Order: sequence, then C-alpha cells, then structure tokens
Amino acid sequence: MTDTLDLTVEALGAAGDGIARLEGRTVFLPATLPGERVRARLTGKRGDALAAEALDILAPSPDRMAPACPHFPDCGGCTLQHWADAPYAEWKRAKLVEALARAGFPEAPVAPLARTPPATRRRADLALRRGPGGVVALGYHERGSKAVLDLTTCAVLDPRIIALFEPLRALLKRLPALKRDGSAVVNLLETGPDLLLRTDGALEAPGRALLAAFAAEHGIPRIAWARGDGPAETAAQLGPVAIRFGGVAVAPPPGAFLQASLAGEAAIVGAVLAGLPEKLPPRAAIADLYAGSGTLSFPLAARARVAAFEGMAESVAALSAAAGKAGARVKPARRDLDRQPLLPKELQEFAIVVLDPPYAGAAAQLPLLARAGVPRMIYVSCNPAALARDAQILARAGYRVLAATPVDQFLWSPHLESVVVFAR
Ligand SMILES: C[S@@+](CC[C@H](N)C(=O)[O-])C[C@H]1O[C@@H](n2cnc3c(N)ncnc32)[C@H](O)[C@@H]1O
Repeated sequence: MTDTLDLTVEALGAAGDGIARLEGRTVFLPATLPGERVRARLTGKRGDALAAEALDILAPSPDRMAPACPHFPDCGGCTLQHWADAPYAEWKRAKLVEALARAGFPEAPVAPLARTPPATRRRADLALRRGPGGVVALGYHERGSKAVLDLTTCAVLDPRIIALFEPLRALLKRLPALKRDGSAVVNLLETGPDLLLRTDGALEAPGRALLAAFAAEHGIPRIAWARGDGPAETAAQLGPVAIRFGGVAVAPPPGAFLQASLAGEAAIVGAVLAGLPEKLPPRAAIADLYAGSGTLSFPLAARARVAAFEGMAESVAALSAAAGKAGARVKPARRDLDRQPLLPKELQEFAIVVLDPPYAGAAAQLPLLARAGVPRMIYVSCNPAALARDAQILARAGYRVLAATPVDQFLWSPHLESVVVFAR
C-alpha cells in the first residue's frame, strides 16, 4: 500500500466522514463529500477500517461550500461545514427516517428538519490545557485527537460566550488550581453567563479571590468550581441565576444540562406540546422522565399536572424550588431510572409519558413503559441509534408513530435531536 493514493468518496458515514473503499476495506476521509475524487494519505486505523486524510480534492462535489469557521476542519466540534445546506439538511433528516425504519416504522411521518441558526449555541463545554510557559489553550478537541485546539472564534457559539475566551485564558493562566487539564462549562442564562470550572488542582484562597474579581469584572453572577469529576461548589456568587421554562424562573445548578440553543429548545418544546392529545381529561397526569431543570415539565404543566423524575439531586432541588415559588403543577422526584425504572403499576397513573433520556437512551425504562401500555409516549432523543433500539420495543408492543420531528440542535455536527410521538 502506498502512502498517497487517489480515492472516490462513495457516501458519508454516520459520523459525517466520507467513506471510500480500498482493496475491500472501508476508508474514512474527514471533510470530504460523496462523489469527490480525493488524493489522500493513510493515517492509521479506525476500528477495522482505515483512516485517511484528504491532501487534495481532485474533483470537488458541486455541493462543496466554503466553511463558516477558520478552525474547520481542524476543530473536532464541526464535521459538515463544507456541505451545501440542502443536502446537509436532507442527510440529517434521513438519520431519523432510517432510525425509525430500523425500529420497525418504515412509514413514519417524518417532518422537515427544524433548524437552529449559527452563532446561537448557549452552552459550551470547553476543554482546557496548560502548556509551556503556563499558557492555557481553551477550546474543543482537535479532530480525532485529545489535543486542545486553542479557539479564536467559533461559528456555532453565541458571541457572548466567544467574548469570554480571551479573558478566561488570562484568568486561567494565573489560576494555580489548573495544573494541566480542566474544563469550563459556560451556560448562557437570562441573568448572564454561568460558569463551572473543573480543574485538576485544589482551589485555594488566592484562586477564589481571582474568581470573585473575574465574576465582578465580566458580569458573571456565579462561578462554580469542582476538582476533576467531583461535586461542584459555588466559588463566587454575585447575584441570582435564572432561566425561564414555560414562564417559570428556575435557578439551574452549576453546569446543568440546557438544550443547546433557544431555537432548539423552542423546536423541541413545540413538538412535545404538539404531540399531546387535543383534549386531556381534567384529572390527567403527565410523567416527565429525565426532567433535568424542567425545560419540558413547566411548559407541560400548562396542560396537566406533571410528575417530573430526574436522577441528579441538584436538578431536582432546582425544580422543587421553582415549582414551589411559581405554584406550578410540577411534582419533582429524584429517581435513578437506570437502576430503579418506574414500574408498570406506577405508570398506570399517567395518560402520557414524556421521556428525554441521556445519549445512551432508556434501555431499562423502555420495556416497562411498553409493558404498562402507556397510551401515548413522547420520546425526545439526542441519539438516533439509541432511539432505534428503544423504539423497536415499542414497535413490537403495537405502538405506531403519530409524528416525528428531527431538530438540528447541533449544527454542522453529525448529531441529531428528535421528538417522536408514539401511540397505541
Ligand atoms: C437530555 S437531558 C434532558 C433534560 C431535560 N428534559 C431538558 O430538556 O432540559 C437528560 C437528563 O437525564 C438525567 N439523567 C441521566 N441519567 C439518569 C438516570 N439514570 N435516571 C434519571 N435521570 C437521569 C440527566 O441528569 C439530565 O438531566
């Protein structure tokens, strides 16, 4: 096998990389497009397949576009900035069509892709690495590598997050708690940026003073800190933190899960509410599983009382406080739905179950939902593969798909969010 070779890209794989064939083997070629003729260099293996890098696009696709960000394709955050919008949007929508077909719903009515604009992502989980001279790199991982790409800009993040890059680098350079590796989660709330720093060293008094001064200078109401994967503690709090869900103000815990953009959240909430039956009996109850800080619970509470189940204690506390203060019909409960899923007799109470599990899906809960015969389920998924596995159980149990909405929550990435309404 020579080092340089010419290949034709046949298709895009699930992760958004071009796929070519070489002597019967699959070759992954990032940042290429179907139909392109490419001069490539083999760079190693990827599972049973080969990995390669495109050195030259010999015959570009008519759908090739100039990328929106100077860090493309080196940054691992975006995979598909080089593709025209129409085929990109159809490829994303097809992910949901294929997932549902694999599950046993080949005729599912899949809506067009709901879009989220560039420069609107309000949640960033940035990697940090201290290098020579104490300089700190801040950004996403380089494509296919654990190295941190020091970002100067980003085409998907809200500019208010990008404006913090330089000041954060300067702060972290002086912060002894960051020895080598860490992360910074920035959630843009209605009260301003909410920052959670994770570092590999202890945060001593001088470090806390630096964080408090940084919060004051940059209008950040709260900075939380954690050592490694440990629990977060508030290091500086200069004011309240809040975000509204369905008109109810919630103070989410540091680093809390947030739907990635306001437009994405609106599309998901809209599809969930549209999936409810037109008429609900007066005493109907909805279960909201994997409720987080209440993105769906509070909008759902406008239609019926809601029992919100969530595994993270801090989120349950935030939900309880917000529901109590607003007098909302939301009753939160802490429950680990992997270890202790809701049982069929507990599910009898609910006319509708909304579930929004993490990336791995709801493997423990789904069979019990199917066995309980819940009349309607609205499944919010960030992983078509897990959705296909879980939905297969519903297909076997006689459910049908009433509506399916793909949401491009993670613009230019291969990830897809979906809302699927099942009934029987
Ligand atoms: C995709 S988020 C959805 C949150 C919320 N529905 C929203 O839209 O903001 C998944 C949620 O599931 C929670 N979670 C993860 N594993 C869990 C488990 N085993 N049991 C219960 N909740 C879990 C996470 O803490 C997170 O809040």
